[in-house]
Amino acid sequence: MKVLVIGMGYVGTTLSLVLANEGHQVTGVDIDKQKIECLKNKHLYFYEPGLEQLLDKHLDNHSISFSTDVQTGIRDNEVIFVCVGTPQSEDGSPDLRYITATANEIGQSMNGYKLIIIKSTVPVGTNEMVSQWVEEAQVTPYPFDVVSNPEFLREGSALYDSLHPDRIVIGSTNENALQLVKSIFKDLHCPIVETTPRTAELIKYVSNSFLATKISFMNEIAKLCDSLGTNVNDIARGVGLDHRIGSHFLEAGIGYGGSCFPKDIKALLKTGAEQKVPLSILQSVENVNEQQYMYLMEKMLNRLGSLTNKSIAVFGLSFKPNTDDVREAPAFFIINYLLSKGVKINIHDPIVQLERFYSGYDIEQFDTAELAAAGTDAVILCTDWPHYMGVDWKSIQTTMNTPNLYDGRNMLNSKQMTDLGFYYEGVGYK
Ligand SMILES: NC(=O)C1=CN([C@@H]2O[C@H](COP(=O)(O)OP(=O)(O)OC[C@H]3O[C@@H](n4cnc5c(N)ncnc54)[C@H](O)[C@@H]3O)[C@@H](O)[C@H]2O)C=CC1
Ligand SMILES: O=C(O)[C@H]1O[C@H](OP(=O)(O)OP(=O)(O)OC[C@H]2O[C@@H](n3ccc(=O)[nH]c3=O)[C@H](O)[C@@H]2O)[C@H](O)[C@@H](O)[C@@H]1O
Repeated sequence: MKVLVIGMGYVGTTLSLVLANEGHQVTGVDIDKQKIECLKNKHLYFYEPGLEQLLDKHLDNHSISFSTDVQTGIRDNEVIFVCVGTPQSEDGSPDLRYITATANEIGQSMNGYKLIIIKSTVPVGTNEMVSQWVEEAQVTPYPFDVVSNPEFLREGSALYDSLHPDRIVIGSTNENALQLVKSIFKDLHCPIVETTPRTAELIKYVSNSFLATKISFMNEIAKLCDSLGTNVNDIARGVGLDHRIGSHFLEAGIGYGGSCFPKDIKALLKTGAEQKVPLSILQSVENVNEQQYMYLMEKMLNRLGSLTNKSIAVFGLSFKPNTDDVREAPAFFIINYLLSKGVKINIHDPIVQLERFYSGYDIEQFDTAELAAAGTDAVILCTDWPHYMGVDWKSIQTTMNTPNLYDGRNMLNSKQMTDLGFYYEGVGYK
């Protein structure tokens, strides 16, 4: 099938490559010339395991092409996936300007029936608004359908998640449109939830909110563990083996970041407020998360006394491993806090380059974790990159000024680290 994907971000690029891999003829469009140039030249402009190989393969076999010409893309394709961004606006609600612009563009450029599939995460009722916007922009009243098909992939495992989804959610008011969307994904074997667009839209927000709830709940329990002298990692294992609970998203630490959890939780809270339905659990989830990095900072302050003239190494910048995405990454909240206290900061990340973010501050990036830690008073591990399991902790311990290790992801073996001579603290884990 011929398919157009609008928006070549993390979601749109991944979807385009997966659809090409499933045998569809895909055109990916974006208004960002630089991104399109990169993709045309077989360069994935963001870090995501496995995608560059697919890009190479499908450009070579001509099953995918990229363009900035959105209008021609719309005219040439009956099936259109919308994957544009829906960032947070100042009042916490999603900024729908890119969705509106896309709907206008589709309305103005369409030359026959179009199936418009909304992948972007949008508040309840947006699919209905898209129908209205398309209709208002139409020059000739061609028929079209708008179907909600939210995306559930995670960054860092986007390809795997797209090829092995737990479910596909399709919200449609039209049976033919529903069947057409199902046929596009026929080779992905998983349950399909057929529902209304409004319900599909809400499923997306509730999924992210529930996952975030698990994390914040465990982050609160981690504090209790510190107070009781128990181990939150063991608690997570003991609790998670009950499959009514499930073992995923029980990892305590410095809190969740990323482009989606923080913004989607805010968006659902906003929806609750608009509907006058207080979402008090979700509000607590957000409150816990916003304070979580400071919990580790307070532990460090208790030990170091003052941060004046201290030098601290921060390991990991991205909001999670296997991605270079730093949107809402807890590492940056920590860095900003340390900078406000006048700390000299040494950075290491296996992928992310700091030059993109700071200049004029006492902050320096090093090529290895070992170099970054030398001479510092503490190391703070902010991202659980597997890389940090393999660094030379023994040598790091000997070259630090004072070997204090704060593991914001509870990923290292506390006994091994203590045996090496570190003062080690995690979150609910020592
Ligand atoms: N990043 C993720 O892991 C996931 C994101 N989502 C949702 O998917 C949506 C997209 O997210 P990302 O891919 O991360 O966003 P992104 O910000 O990486 O990419 C969005 C792209 O859309 C392009 N764009 C904006 N307006 C356009 C227009 N009028 N025509 C053509 N292109 C246009 C932008 O230039 C940008 O390249 C959001 O609603 C997000 O909440 C859902 C699941 C996972
Ligand atoms: O809507 C989205 O954009 C996506 O948001 C999340 O995916 P993502 O943000 O890429 O990454 P996650 O693996 O969910 O991690 C989010 C944050 O939670 C943190 N986390 C995760 C799990 C855990 O147990 N503890 C924990 O602190 C991670 O370190 C990270 O900062 C969801 O997992 C996806 O299903 C969803 O599609």
